[in-house]
Amino acid sequence: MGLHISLRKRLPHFDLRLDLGCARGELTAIVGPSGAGKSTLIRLVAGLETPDWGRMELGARTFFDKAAGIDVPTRERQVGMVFQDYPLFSHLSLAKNVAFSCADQGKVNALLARFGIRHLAQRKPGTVSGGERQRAAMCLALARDPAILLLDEPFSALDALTRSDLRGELRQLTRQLGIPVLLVTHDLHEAAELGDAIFPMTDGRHDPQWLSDTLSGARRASQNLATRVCA
Ligand SMILES: Nc1ncnc2c1ncn2[C@@H]1O[C@H](COP(=O)(O)OP(=O)(O)OP(=O)(O)O)[C@@H](O)[C@H]1O
Repeated sequence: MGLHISLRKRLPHFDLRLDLGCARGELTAIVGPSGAGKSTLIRLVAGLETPDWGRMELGARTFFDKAAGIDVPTRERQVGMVFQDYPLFSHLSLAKNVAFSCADQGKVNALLARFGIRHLAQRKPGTVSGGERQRAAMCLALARDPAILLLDEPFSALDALTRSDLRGELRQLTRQLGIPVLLVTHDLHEAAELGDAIFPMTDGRHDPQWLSDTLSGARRASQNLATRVCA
């Protein structure tokens, strides 16, 4: 009873044609080259763009059904979204930013604690690090009790240590929340570490061959590098 998507959308350079499922409590990592349509897929699921044809269902709920004329607006889809450099309100503290999507102060504090930024609750976004801002963005997305979590390169601007911490947190959260999570990432290590399933795509289509080619290219490059390491 997870997420099921079957959709088509005409884009300037190709048609997006995707069939994708993601079970509750699982994370599907969407990988592929630049311009493959990964962010467009996320925007379609969020309701920020409209497919030309298809259906999107989450359990018994239908978000979108072209044939039946159903197109549930974004605010009613219960999506939690985090993308790179998520915009927080600069004049509000981190706690007030999170409270914007949840009136329950106890829950806001628990989320801030979970993501290790409880001590920064009263600080404004401009006075904390990029990693701390992304943690606040995750709290904001989760405070809404989302039915699905959509993450578009949420960690890509962060240093390796912060990325690794946040990945660990996300892995635990996905299991605990029991909701489907779609994660767009350029980082195949991240996809391998977090993905219960990997969904490679190129030019708007599912393309497992791209992943095999990329992995064998990377193997060749690392062998090539190994032969040239100074003694
Ligand atoms: N606002 C737009 N106007 C016109 N074309 C767009 C727009 N946004 C995306 N596209 C085109 O749609 C296609 C898919 O773009 P999309 O951003 O979904 O790819 P992506 O896989 O997320 O790329 P990246 O990894 O670089 O973020 C690309 O060919 C892109 O040029």
